[in-house]
Formats: sequence, structure tokens, C-alpha cells
Amino acid sequence: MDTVLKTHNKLEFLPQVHGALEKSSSLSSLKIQNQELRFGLKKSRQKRNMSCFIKASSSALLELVPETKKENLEFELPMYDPSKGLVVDLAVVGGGPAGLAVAQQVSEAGLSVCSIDPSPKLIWPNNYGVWVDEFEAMDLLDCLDTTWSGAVVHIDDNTKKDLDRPYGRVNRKLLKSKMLQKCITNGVKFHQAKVIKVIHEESKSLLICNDGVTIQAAVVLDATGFSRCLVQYDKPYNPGYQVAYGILAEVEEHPFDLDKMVFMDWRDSHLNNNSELKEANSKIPTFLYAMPFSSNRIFLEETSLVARPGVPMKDIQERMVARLKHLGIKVKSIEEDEHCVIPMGGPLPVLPQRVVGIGGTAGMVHPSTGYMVARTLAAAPIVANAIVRSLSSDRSISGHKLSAEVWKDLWPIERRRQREFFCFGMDILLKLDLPATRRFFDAFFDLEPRYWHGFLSSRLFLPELLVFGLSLFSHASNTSRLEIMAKGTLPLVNMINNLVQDTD
Ligand SMILES: CC(C)=CCC/C(C)=C/C=C/C(C)=C/C=C/C(C)=C/C=C/C=C(C)/C=C/C=C(C)/C=C/C=C(\C)CCC=C(C)C
Repeated sequence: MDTVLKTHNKLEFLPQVHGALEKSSSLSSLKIQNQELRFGLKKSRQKRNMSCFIKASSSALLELVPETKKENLEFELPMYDPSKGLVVDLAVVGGGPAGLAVAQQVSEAGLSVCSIDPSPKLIWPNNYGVWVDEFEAMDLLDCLDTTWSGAVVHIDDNTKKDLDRPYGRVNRKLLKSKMLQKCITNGVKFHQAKVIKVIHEESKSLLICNDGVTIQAAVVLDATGFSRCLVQYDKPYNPGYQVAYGILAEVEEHPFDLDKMVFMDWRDSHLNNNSELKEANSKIPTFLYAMPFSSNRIFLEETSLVARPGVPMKDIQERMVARLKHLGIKVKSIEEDEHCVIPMGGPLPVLPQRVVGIGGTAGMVHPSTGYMVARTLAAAPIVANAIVRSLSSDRSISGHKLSAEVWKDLWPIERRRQREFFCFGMDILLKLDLPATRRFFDAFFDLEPRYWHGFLSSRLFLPELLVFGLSLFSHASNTSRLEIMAKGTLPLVNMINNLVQDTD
């Protein structure tokens, strides 16, 4: 959802992403679904059940994209009653996974919570993928609708890595239903609006909504994704961008194993007949990420891991069309599509500050991978416990002091150091062309599982990350070592500087 404190900073970074991405609905990622930025296609398209062999132009594929279906959950939500003028313990702005998880857990402790979102019943639009062990650790296995026993990475035409780590797709309808149901049972109240302004007083804050309602709360949690509207930043915002275009499609057939998802496919032979695309892809590569559900139903996503500025969506779509054609994938119909633009890295928000944050707004996207949902859900109890502890301890602290306690638990020094290392990793990735990227991931996925698992799931902290770095270096080919040293020296110095300056 979009929440604005100052209108000027809403999505201010988008011009840095080449192409026409000026409009966006922001949840936990900037997903632009079925907007008219697709080469002028009209919204009136209907889902067509025609068999279409993809041409080397993306428009034929995009013709199959159905009209936006905004699906709401069937819930009777208890609404916030502004006439009572109550001061709630916690106001959560944003009804994504992060916001609802905190609302649920704080209300479980008996505190009063109001969840504010312009579309509180809307099913989250993104296709979230997670490692199964991450959801297992949170007892959320029932919220995965499909799991694969492992994953594959195609480094190039000759090298394929089998990853022995189960992967799953989040059943976003079920996850949201489960969270909403618990919130309702715990007495959470909902308010359907956008927050346009926050005014802080000594012991409470006033949230002014676009429908004229003011909600008063002891603590405000900004869970609005990347719009960064309530949470304040004081450093220049210079993230990298992960850009991806995905389709959930019915196809005649596809060449992938049904028990493995395709985590990264860096092959580029599909571009052999198009030197322009091949050259562009060689400089800033994209890969295929695919979840095969059956022999004729598959989710396919062409993804730029990270680039600054972001790769234009149009280029990503062209590359995807060429790839599908090469793989002999004939799309019969498209159930849904997604356009993702995820800012990665960049500075953390001002720490601490009066508004508390979680998820994208609080810098929680993994700067080297773009993943966030598992990390955020795992952080929700930390934020919730800190809020409950502070509000229940005979309310001796309030206002800024209370928020400072929460921020301290969300971003302790070891997490900030870990993030510095991930940003260092991102800075290297930003500089790698396709051959160097292949060499890098060839070494990365040769590491002992505890290293690459731990790195991707934010389970390694600085001392282990240093060993991880050395291990990666020792697994890398000589060329890759030279590349890591050449491209990594300046980022390494920056990281060390930042680590030295950041003390508790
Ligand atoms: C739906 C949504 C929201 C979205 C979607 C989109 C997509 C599909 C996405 C996907 C993505 C992915 C798959 C991702 C992945 C990623 C990865 C794998 C990453 C990784 C990374 C890694 C790294 C960065 C690493 C790093 C390392 C380093 C930095 C090292 C270094 C070393 C050296 C320098 C040596 C020396 C040592 C020391 C420092 C100690």
C-alpha cells in the first residue's frame, strides 16, 4: 500500500529504473500489475484461450495477459470506530505479511491494535518463493501450496548445479486468511484508508488518513513496503534494483523437471540470433526463475538480480520471449503476470526514530538477493515482543524512548554488520557481467551448504561471513578471484569504513 507523509518522496527512485515504471501499487515489493505501461496495450484485454507460439516480440505474449483481477478475501472485518476517539496501543500502517504478522502477535498479548490499509481484504499480489526450512522454522509449512524437493542452477549450457534444498511457493491466500482470522479473533480493528500524515505528541501519535479520520496510537508501525513514507531516511538513497517480469501460464509443454524448481538459469543461447539483446545481456545479465507446477502449468520469471539503474522492464520481457521460444515453451494462456521492481541495499532508515518500521520500509530486503518475506516474518515476533514489553512494563516508557527500544531489537549491531556485508556482496554483483556472474555463482553454489544456505537465509553473522567470504574466494577460479579482488576492493574498503563507524 502507499502511505505518504510527504507527497514528494513517494516512489522518488523510480526514474532511476529505465523505462516507463512511473506508476506503481506498492505492497511489499513494487509490483505493477497489468498497468498500461505495457506498450500501450488496453486494459480491456480478455483472457484468451488461444494457442500462441511466441514471436520474437513481447507483444504477442502480453496479448495473453488477462485483465487485472483484484481478488478479495471473504472476511467480515471488525472496523475501527473513530467516534470513540480511543488511543490504541499500536497502529499498523500497511496490511502486507509484515504488518499483519505484527498486528496478530501484539494483539495476542491483549493490546489494542488498529490495522490501516486501503485494501485490507485484497489478496497480496506477489508470488513469494521461500526455502522450505525457513517456513518450517516458523511453523508455517501449511502455508506453502507447492514444494519442490530441490532446485537447479544452470550456470551455462554445460554446467548445471543440483541444489539439495527444498523450495516452496507461499500460498498467499491461505497465509493472509490465517493471519486475518487470528487478528479478528484477537480483537484487531481495521480501518480502510491511506495514511497521509503523522503528528507526534509526547506519548502518542496522530495518524491522519485520507478519509479525514484521525487515529491515535501509542506506537506507530510503518509496514508500507518501499514507499518509505512514515519512516524517515537521512542519507542519499542509492539502492540497486532487482527487476523481474513473471507469468503464471498454461503452456503446451515445458522442458523442466517437476520435482525441481529452477532457481537461476543463466544460459543465453536463446539470444544467439539477436546480437543486440545478446550484448546487452552479456553486460547486465538476466536469468530465468521458474516454478513448474505440472507438465502444462508453470510460473516463469525473467529476473535481473541487481543493477543500478534497473534494467528496463521492456528489455526483460524481450529476453523472456526469446528464451521461451528457444526452450520451445508455447504459452496457451496467462493466469496472472507480475512486474517487480525491488530496491536493494542503500542506507538504513534513521535509527532510532519515533515511527517503528518493518519489512521494505525498514531496510529488511536482503541486499544481495532481494528476498524479504521469510526474514520479515521471522522478525515480526522480535518487533511484537519489544512493543509488548515496552507497553506492558507499567508504561514507564513511551514516545521516542519506546520506539528506540523496538529499533534496537530490530537492528542490533550484529544485524547491521551482517547487512553491511550483504551490501558489500551487492556492490560486487553490480559490477559483474555475464561471464563473471557465471564464475561467481559457480563458486557460490560449490560452497558447503551451511555457507550458501546461511548466506541466503541471513543466518550467518559477521565472523561467519568472513569465513564464508574466504571460502568463496578459495572455491573461485583464478579468473573469478581476480574479478572479486578488482571489483571488490573499493566495496571492501567502504564496508570496513562503515563497520568502523557503526558502533553501539
Ligand atoms: C515476487 C517477487 C517479489 C520477486 C521475484 C523476483 C525473483 C524471481 C527473484 C529471484 C532472486 C534470486 C533467485 C536471487 C538469488 C540470489 C543469490 C543466490 C545471491 C547470492 C549472492 C552472493 C553474494 C553476494 C556473495 C558475496 C561474497 C563476497 C562478497 C565474498 C567476498 C570475498 C572476498 C573479497 C575474499 C576476501 C574475504 C573476506 C572479506 C573475508
